[in-house]
Amino acid sequence: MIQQPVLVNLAISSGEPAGVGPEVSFAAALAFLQEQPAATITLLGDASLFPISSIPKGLSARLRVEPIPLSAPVISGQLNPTNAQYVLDILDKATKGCLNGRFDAMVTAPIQKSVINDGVTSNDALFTGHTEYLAKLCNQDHVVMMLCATLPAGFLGLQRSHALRVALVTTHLPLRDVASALNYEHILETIRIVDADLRAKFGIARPVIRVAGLNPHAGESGYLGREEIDVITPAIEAAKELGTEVSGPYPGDTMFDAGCLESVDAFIAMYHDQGLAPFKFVSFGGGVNVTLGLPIIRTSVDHGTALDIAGKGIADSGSMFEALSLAYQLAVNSQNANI
Ligand SMILES: NC(=O)c1ccc[n+]([C@@H]2O[C@H](COP(=O)([O-])OP(=O)(O)OC[C@H]3O[C@@H](n4cnc5c(N)ncnc54)[C@H](O)[C@@H]3O)[C@@H](O)[C@H]2O)c1
Ligand SMILES: N[C@H](C(=O)O)[C@H](O)COP(=O)(O)O
Repeated sequence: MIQQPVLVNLAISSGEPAGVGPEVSFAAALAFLQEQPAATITLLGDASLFPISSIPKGLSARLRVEPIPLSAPVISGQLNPTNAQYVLDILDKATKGCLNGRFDAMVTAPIQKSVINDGVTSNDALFTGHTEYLAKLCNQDHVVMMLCATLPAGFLGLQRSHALRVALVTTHLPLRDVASALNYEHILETIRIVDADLRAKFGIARPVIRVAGLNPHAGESGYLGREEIDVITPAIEAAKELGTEVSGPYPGDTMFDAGCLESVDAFIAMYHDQGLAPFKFVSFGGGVNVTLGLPIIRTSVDHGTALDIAGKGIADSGSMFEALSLAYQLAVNSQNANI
């Protein structure tokens, strides 16, 4: 029997209105819907930010702008804290729509964390990013940020195209706080979530995972730091006992070994730039950020608000296109798993 393609309803939160979010969202939505007939997109944001009249007739039934009003007019490239709550309102609506089944997945355009902290004063919790905010909205204690890209055949000697995935133990916190945020339970839970979601959501039967150390040369047997001995190795060993194919801790400077790329499904880094600097160096503009451990599907672009080029019509919408594609694929996988 031929399986009918499932219809997937995606929501895009268009992000910081003064950044490139609205333009890459609109451009990528049009391109994606042209390629994928079994999808609809609801674009959340102020209607003035999108050239709605340019939507081709053939796509108008599948691309809908759901207006959420700005608090103040927007000048491209200029942040305005008055619109901070607007950005959160969009995220709240997209998340709620995913939780109640109206949307199958949400795809987020970039936000400027600083202006949300500048503008939203009623909530005294620091706003550090989508990942942490969505965890709170979805009542999850632990979620994992993972960035994914497809490296093409021939790149770095790859025989065939291969997925590069980099997950993080800690996300948005000052570097000086990283070491004290690392503990056995947190590292073990990160490995567990990466393993579980790669199996359940990405369809990888037995994920192979590499874990970095924290210190130079993975601590040099304790002479350059003890986190590897005290918490990272014990967590890796415990994960192995739970059936995960995981190894490490590897020195951060050599964990991303081109020779092992084809045999590794995910690399786990201890902190943001340890993992994302090598990731973005090889894939910036085509990567996707996905939050693991959430009860909903959420993907995002790999770039920021790019205030320097916002509104000039030169922003690359490739990462948003890839984020839509991955959200679609994860939603299809989830629908198939529930049949
Ligand atoms: N998903 C997200 O919400 C997300 C992701 C990363 C950064 N950010 C936020 O974005 C803000 C700015 O961050 P940043 O300056 O470190 O990084 P950035 O990605 O905004 O900019 C880095 C450089 O890349 C260029 N660039 C970025 N996106 C581009 C695109 N689509 N097309 C062409 N060029 C592009 C910019 O012009 C700039 O030169 C920060 O507040 C950061 O927290 C948000
Ligand atoms: N750490 C992400 C990156 O560098 O691409 C970015 O800040 C977005 O994070 P959230 O998805 O948590 O907003």
